[in-house]
Amino acid sequence: MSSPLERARYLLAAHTRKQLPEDGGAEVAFAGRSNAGKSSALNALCRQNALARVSKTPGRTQQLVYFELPPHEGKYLVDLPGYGYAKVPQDLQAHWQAFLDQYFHTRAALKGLVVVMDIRHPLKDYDREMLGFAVRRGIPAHALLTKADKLSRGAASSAVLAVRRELAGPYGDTVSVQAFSGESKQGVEEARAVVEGWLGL
Ligand SMILES: Nc1nc2c(ncn2[C@@H]2O[C@H](COP(=O)(O)OP(=O)(O)OP(=O)(O)O)[C@@H](O)[C@H]2O)c(=O)[nH]1
Ligand SMILES: [Mg+2]
Repeated sequence: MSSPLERARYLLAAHTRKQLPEDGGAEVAFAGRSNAGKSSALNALCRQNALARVSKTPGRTQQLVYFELPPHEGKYLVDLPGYGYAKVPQDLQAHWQAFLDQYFHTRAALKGLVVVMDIRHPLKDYDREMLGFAVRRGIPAHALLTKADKLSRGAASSAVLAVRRELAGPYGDTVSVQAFSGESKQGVEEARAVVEGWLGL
């Protein structure tokens, strides 16, 4: 059976709050450091190669990019701009910070947060901040440790266990963790189940 996520299609890219869809539905956002592999993860989950734009250059995704899931009105996947990208001009960074802060703190439709991290460099400061923010707001979070194809199976399993152990202290079991690869498609089914569950699909 195919996943409802495979029907995803581009809806809009928002630079400001006014451009966001009405805050009445259900959405799952993909956050993570610049270049971590957010857009690639989205594409893998939706089984489409060119849905979200992927780039070797960090800072590719510069808006909140919304994908709709027809025929499910008001249900969205959201590709967020990456954090930690220093080459963005300072005034633009400040704008983003404010816009994203407000989004995270007020968006009622936000039903789950996927924090995408390179499995070789997980849990940087901003990643922890994102997870902490979600847990404080009572929004479930899922740590997607991507680029697992860059490690052996054994090393990838160890990395997952280490992250689980580290998060269990501050967050109990409110944050789930898995290995993933947009390249080999490892972990796609597991991640889909999480996202579909949050969206009630
Ligand atoms: N080997 C491997 N490379 C990956 C994987 N996921 C992403 N990449 C590569 O990592 C780079 C960045 O991927 P993106 O998906 O554009 O990353 P992003 O997090 O959306 O980046 P920004 O939009 O700039 O924040 C690209 O060169 C991808 O091909 C993966 O699972 N395995
Ligand atoms: Mg991107």
